[in-house]
Amino acid sequence: MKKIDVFILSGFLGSGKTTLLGNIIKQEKAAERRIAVLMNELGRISLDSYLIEEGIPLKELYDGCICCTLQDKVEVQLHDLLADPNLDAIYIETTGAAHPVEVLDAIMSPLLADKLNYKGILTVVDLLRWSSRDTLSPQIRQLLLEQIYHADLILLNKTDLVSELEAAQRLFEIQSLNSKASILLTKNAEMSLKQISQMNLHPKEEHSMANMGHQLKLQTILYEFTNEISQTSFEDWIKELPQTVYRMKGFIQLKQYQKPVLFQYSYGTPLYMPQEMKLPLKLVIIGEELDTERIHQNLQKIENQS
Ligand SMILES: Nc1nc2c(ncn2[C@@H]2O[C@H](COP(=O)(O)OP(=O)(O)OP(=O)(O)O)[C@@H](O)[C@H]2O)c(=O)[nH]1
Repeated sequence: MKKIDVFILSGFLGSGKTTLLGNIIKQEKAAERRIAVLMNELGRISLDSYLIEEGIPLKELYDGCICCTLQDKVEVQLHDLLADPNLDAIYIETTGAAHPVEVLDAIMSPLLADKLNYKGILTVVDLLRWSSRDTLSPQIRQLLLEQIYHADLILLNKTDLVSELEAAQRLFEIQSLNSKASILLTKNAEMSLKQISQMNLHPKEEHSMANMGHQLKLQTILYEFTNEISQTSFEDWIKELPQTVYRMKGFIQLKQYQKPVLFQYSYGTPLYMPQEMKLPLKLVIIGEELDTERIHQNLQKIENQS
């Protein structure tokens, strides 16, 4: 089955995400790729009309953040977009207040995970804002850092507003925060699609870099169960998981239940919610430095024990 590429555009309020999206759309159209856009705005009702004029399927989520209040709606919107058989990619523009891990968590629905090919996070940083970050609250500063830390490609935007020397200094600073991301200095978020496609070319190198203490990109793993499982064995497995597993969610069939339960996990706490209908038994795991093979083997073992 054809999988649809998914990109997340992150970055603080006003950094240039919409400008970047406009550039990407033009280039994707020129490359004759069919793309769709999911836009999330905090409370804003306006939208960039050129997106519609160019015939790009667009879904909007307003007045809340994908990563919290709008989680349920994201799945429906993505499901609608995926109904287009000719679609090649979906770009998700997040609100400036969104944490990249939370956004990835929201879009990786167990029902859609096998249809989506998560490609990575593009973070736009406003050079002026970054230079004056000491004036921001500690929470906002932390958010800026998280958006940089989890990025696969970083655009240091608005080079026209700082000197060349300052831009070079900021580049150096940000590179030291995230050494595996490609970093571009941009004006009006100008970049080429080639630069985006290159950001994911080196998964093996990333792995070996991990051993040297460098940051890794967020990964998603999809596991499909064929059997019911014992809750005790499952929870024993959870206890052994590395701390770099940030989120898990999916439908699992526990022995003592007749129907699947929705399983949710974050910060070490498993939650089970019984479901009314039969659902595909798929589990999505989101984290960093994940050993996919080992996770698959261990889950298989739990299934075989049951
Ligand atoms: N001077 C300058 N302005 C820029 C540049 N890139 C974008 N802008 C402007 O910055 C403002 C914000 O850009 P947007 O692309 O809307 O930023 P955004 O991140 O989508 O903003 P939110 O949706 O509010 O989070 C707009 O007025 C842009 O025209 C740049 O490189 N230099």
